Amino acid sequence: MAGNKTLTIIKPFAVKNGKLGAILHKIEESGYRFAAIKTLKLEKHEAEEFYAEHQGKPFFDDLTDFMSSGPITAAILTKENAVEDFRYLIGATDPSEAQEGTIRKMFATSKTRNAIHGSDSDESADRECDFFFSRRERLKTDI
Ligand SMILES: Nc1ncnc2c1ncn2[C@@H]1O[C@H](COP(=O)(O)OP(=O)(O)OP(=O)(O)O)[C@@H](O)[C@H]1O
Repeated sequence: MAGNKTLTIIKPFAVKNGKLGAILHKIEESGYRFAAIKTLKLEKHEAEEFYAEHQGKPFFDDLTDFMSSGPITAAILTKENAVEDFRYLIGATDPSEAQEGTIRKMFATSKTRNAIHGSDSDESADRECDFFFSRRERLKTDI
């Protein structure tokens, strides 16, 4: 059975340009609830760890430079079928391919500056929630 949580990151640029509130509002009105949320800045080596599966790809350095370039907001979201539904809500990785009404269509400016991340599986969601939130923070939210 599909899990009821996913991990999102509102990426640099979207946060810097004052789009955080609008994106969080869109997420909430789409039926997600915020179980935990924090704003922080990743070190380059932390961005490399988070995106380790892409190590060696041509865009890896640009991606991890970008993800460590400024504040991000990470959140644990809950809803039934959270991972799959959230991937649909955020839209395609490349905003020029994203459908109308998706968060990337509305807020992304390029394939790198694509505004938002969503876990791609329940296993990734578990790993990513552990990456950003301590056991104590997660226990407090009953997740
Ligand atoms: N071909 C590419 N050229 C440039 N950047 C890319 C490319 N493929 C992926 N990326 C960047 O790497 C990130 C991670 O890639 P991934 O394939 O996991 O896409 P995603 O799951 O849609 O994005 P995210 O993991 O950020 O939610 C993308 O968000 C994008 O910014």
